[in-house]
Amino acid sequence: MDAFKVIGGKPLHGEVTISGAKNAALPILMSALLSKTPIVFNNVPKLNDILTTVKLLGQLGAKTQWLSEDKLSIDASNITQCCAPYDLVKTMRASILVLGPLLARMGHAEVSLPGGCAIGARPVNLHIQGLKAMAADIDVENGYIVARNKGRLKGANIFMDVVSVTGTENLMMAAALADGITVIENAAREPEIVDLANCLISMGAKISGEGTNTLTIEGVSELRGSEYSVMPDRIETGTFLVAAAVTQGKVKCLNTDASGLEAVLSKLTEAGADITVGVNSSGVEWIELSMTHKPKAVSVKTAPHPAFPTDMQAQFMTLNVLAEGTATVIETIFENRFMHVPELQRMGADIVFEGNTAIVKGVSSLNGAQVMATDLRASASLVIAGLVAKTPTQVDRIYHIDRGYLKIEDKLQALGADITRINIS
Ligand SMILES: CC(=O)N[C@H]1[C@@H](OP(=O)(O)OP(=O)(O)OC[C@H]2O[C@@H](n3ccc(=O)[nH]c3=O)[C@H](O)[C@@H]2O)O[C@H](CO)[C@@H](O)[C@@H]1O
Ligand SMILES: C=C(OP(=O)(O)O)C(=O)O
Repeated sequence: MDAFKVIGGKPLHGEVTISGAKNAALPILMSALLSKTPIVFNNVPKLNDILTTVKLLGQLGAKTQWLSEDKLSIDASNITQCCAPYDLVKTMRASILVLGPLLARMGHAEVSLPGGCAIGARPVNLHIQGLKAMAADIDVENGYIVARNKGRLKGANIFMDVVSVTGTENLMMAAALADGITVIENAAREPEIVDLANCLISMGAKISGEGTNTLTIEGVSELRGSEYSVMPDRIETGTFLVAAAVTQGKVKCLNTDASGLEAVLSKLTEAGADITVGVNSSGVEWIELSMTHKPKAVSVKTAPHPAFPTDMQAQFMTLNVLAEGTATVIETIFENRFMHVPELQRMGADIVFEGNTAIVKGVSSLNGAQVMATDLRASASLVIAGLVAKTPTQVDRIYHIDRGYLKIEDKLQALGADITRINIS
């Protein structure tokens, strides 16, 4: 098993190229199941969740081929299986995203129930209810969602009780091939939803309202292959910006997009960072952050987009741990997304809880420790803490970070960080 050894004390300086967004690439690659002709995807981050997706699509009968480091072609003309097995779903919850496309294209899907994970129970009832409203027959058998429908799914009016990102994506993909019009109300508005909608539209889907809370999808009888580029990863961008702020450095994130990051950039500005956004000669955005003093404490409350993203909560926890003053960090999306807190406390953080609110009092410094990553963004928060700790830090179980950050140690090393991957098994 791999771990990171981090020796803190070096402010980050330089440029880092942001990869394609994991959370956009996952549904977008799954959308290839809707097309009988091949699709080419650009800006695909070759990280572990993407490799799991490629394996899953391969098991279903799709032919996948890396045309270059970030260019992937998927030919799903011949689907031979309709089952996402437990072995893959347990390593990647986003496997649930095959449910809508398989059902719409093949009339049959069997997907292992994902179960809970380190951040919360994470049920998929809204995915199931939405597909049932589209006339699918769905049962849960032996831990699997078994879904069937005769002929095409039927367009329906669907109200989602809770805003769900992958729920909205699954239903949007299913509706793209359904018979009639589907209206999804209280839909998620995350930029990754808009990216998926744009990809589907490039394949011939008829979708409007993406980026608002009402999505309208007029089903078509078939979708065709296209070439599509995945959006830049806003959470990877935010993570590097926080790392720059906490180490009091200056970092320019290249190949990124500031739209979609408003809540994060505004909190970093409130913390005292200087942020500049610009466009390179090819029209691609960059974001530069410079921090010349200790960050000021900033309170954050997570909520669905456009509010502050839960996927940046752990990183801001670390920022507040070392900030001037006291902040509250409120998590409203996932009931258990505070597993990084005990590890930060072991490094000297002053954090107490009142329900889903963490009260964080800034301390002057952290000590390094052997800490355990429990989920993807928790891992990032511990690495950032290690970058400023006074003694070495070892972050264990970094398979979590490898799910969602491409070559994070190489990117941090290029910015001057002292971080090494070590094998401890
Ligand atoms: C691959 C991907 O894109 N993952 C993101 C996605 O996860 P994911 O799509 O799994 O998260 P959801 O948006 O579905 O979850 C939001 C809330 O809705 C609840 N819920 C969800 C579905 C359902 O059927 N019933 C239900 O009650 C969840 O338990 C949670 O409390 O959005 C989360 C919230 O922005 C992010 O943290 C994840 O990084
Ligand atoms: C929680 C996350 O991912 P997933 O939904 O794949 O667990 C994340 O990207 O922070």
